[in-house]
Amino acid sequence: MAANGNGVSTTPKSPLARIQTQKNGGICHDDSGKPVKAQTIDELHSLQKKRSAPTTPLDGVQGAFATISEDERQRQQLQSISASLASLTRGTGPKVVRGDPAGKVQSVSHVAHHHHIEAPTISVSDSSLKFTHVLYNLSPAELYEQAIKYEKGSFITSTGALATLSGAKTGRSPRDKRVVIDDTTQDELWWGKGSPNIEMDEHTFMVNRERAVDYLNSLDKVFVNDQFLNWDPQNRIKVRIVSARAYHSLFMHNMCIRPTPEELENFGTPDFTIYNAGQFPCNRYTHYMTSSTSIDLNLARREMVILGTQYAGEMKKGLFSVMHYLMPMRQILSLHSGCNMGKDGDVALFFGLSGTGKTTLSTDHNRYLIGDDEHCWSDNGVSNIEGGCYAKCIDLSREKEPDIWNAIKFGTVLENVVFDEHTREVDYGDKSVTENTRAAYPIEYIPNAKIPCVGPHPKNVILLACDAFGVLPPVSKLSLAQTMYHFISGYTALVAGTEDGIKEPTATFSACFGAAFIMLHPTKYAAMLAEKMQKHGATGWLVNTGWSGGSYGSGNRIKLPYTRKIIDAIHSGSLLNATYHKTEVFGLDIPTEIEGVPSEILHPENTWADKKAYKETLLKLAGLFKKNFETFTNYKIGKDNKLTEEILAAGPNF
Ligand SMILES: Nc1ncnc2c1ncn2[C@@H]1O[C@H](COP(=O)(O)OP(=O)(O)O)[C@@H](O)[C@H]1O
Ligand SMILES: C=C(OP(=O)(O)O)C(=O)O
Ligand SMILES: [Ca+2]
Ligand SMILES: [Mn+2]
Repeated sequence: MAANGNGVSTTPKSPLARIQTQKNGGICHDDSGKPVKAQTIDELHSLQKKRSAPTTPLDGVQGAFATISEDERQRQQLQSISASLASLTRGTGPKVVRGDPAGKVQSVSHVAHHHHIEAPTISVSDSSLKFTHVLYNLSPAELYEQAIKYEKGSFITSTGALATLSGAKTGRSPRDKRVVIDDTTQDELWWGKGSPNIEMDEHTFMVNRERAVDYLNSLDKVFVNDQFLNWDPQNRIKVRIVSARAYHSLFMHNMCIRPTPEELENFGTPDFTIYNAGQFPCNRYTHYMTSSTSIDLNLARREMVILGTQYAGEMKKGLFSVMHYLMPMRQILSLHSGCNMGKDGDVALFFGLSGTGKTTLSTDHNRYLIGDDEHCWSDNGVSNIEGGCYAKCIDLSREKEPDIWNAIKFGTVLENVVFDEHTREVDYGDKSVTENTRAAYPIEYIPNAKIPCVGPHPKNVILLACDAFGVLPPVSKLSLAQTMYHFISGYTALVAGTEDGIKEPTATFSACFGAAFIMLHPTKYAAMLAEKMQKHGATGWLVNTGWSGGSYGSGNRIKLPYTRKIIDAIHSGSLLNATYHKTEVFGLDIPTEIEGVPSEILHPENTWADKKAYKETLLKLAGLFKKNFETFTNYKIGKDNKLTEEILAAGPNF
């Protein structure tokens, strides 16, 4: 027996003497209770996880409503996934099995092998011999584990968000978007100059589809998300996203509407499927392909294929394009806008191109958030298409945007941000990876989100423009014709590169504030907006969230607190009754006073030291507006010619 330094030997009864932590030898609250039940480490691990509760109570299910067993339902679900992943040249779907390949393979009854045709011998390939493991609607915690284990560049930040890298692409690739042209879409969609729809034929789509599906089937595992779009229950769309990365699965989990377990049981066949094989490039020898990236939309097949880009926003905005087709077919207007609602039920829409403030201004601590980016306006009011928000994080601060700041926690995907290697604290000012850093979080992470995300007809329609020329007023009240003119123009001007010295701002015109996503001619959406605004008495506003006191380089961006005061005055109705005067050239009605905003900034001319430069810049911008609008002069908007004429006259005059 070993002796201690004092030569006192331990008692022979137990191998080591019990250490007394209390002098009086009273009850010691240590783990002297029952030991764990497990005999081995494996057994201990098996105790750690218990099975998820079934959604349908198992007792009494044999009654009238019990249609199929749990096993049968899971078999059908896997068969549906196998059908989604079917190779169309070899005529079979892969053998799919639920669960992580690293874990235990679940029972054979969960294996599905979908046959479209009786397997001819030529269809045999190695991929038909293997299993594809399906990670189906995993929870955020499971997706974190998958990302951290298997995807380089995945880390947990100090606030619990999942930091990820989107790879070479850190933004969308609109020039690589293709839409299948067929007998129907040829007539229905907007093609040609200015249109985002670059054609591809059905055959080429199938080539890319097969490429994506073969890539996905070559993997050990794929992620499948079955979710919904649109909070309007009558116009809900079922979407399936098949992807190779936990990052993509978590992103869509956050961005689409999350089904309840009951809704998932009855999900059935999806209305639309995305095949995201973003890690794998497209083949440039393929007809219509001009780069190694391709985002292909086939409306007839209700499918989208992604090759050669891992930027997650591509999926969200791809589905938005689909909604821009499906919803107008049902007389519902799809909108690239944020949306919120006051305590009294007044709804506001915030239109604007990327970076103009839709997310920032719709996330308002004093109002209910309906959504930050994609909405529908039907005869019943507005509904959010999504179940999450996608905020820009560059220069994010707790003081200026507390609600977004606080939403960056466990479950949130943080794309392309830079953080301290030890503390994992994010440096939101760091643009080393990209300026387009983003956070994707479920909408309920915003404390005053309105769930379900629907609201009555809008009272205010706010058009946001980030005017880096600094000549548009901070706010103007618009007539209906002016609202349509600016809606069709879809103006913003940002400054491209901020690093290498002062650069000229470049004007961007993007019809309906979302030309990259619309499928029909812009005037179709504009006519619907005019009709709805007229019918429900909504007021249009133009808000410049860009420069004041000079163009980029000499002036400054309008302070966010001032823009918030302007927006407050729109919501409260006080701005409607203000005193107005008309500006020259653009003919905009601008208020003389707004509470909390210095009056001198309300007319941009006052803020420019060089009045001549102001006038020149104003005329320059007006010229760009005029030139851009030429494309639309031959189109009729709405049922009567009167509105069309008014709209044409509502632009700048000089
Ligand atoms: N006056 C302002 N109004 C709105 N946003 C501003 C203003 N000044 C600076 N910003 C910044 O501009 C960005 C607007 O981006 P975001 O709201 O994500 O745009 P969108 O949702 O339209 O793409 C945010 O980073 C915000 O902090
Ligand atoms: C996600 C996007 O939307 P927004 O910048 O309008 O928020 C995008 O344009 O890629
Ligand atoms: Ca049930
Ligand atoms: Mn946004």
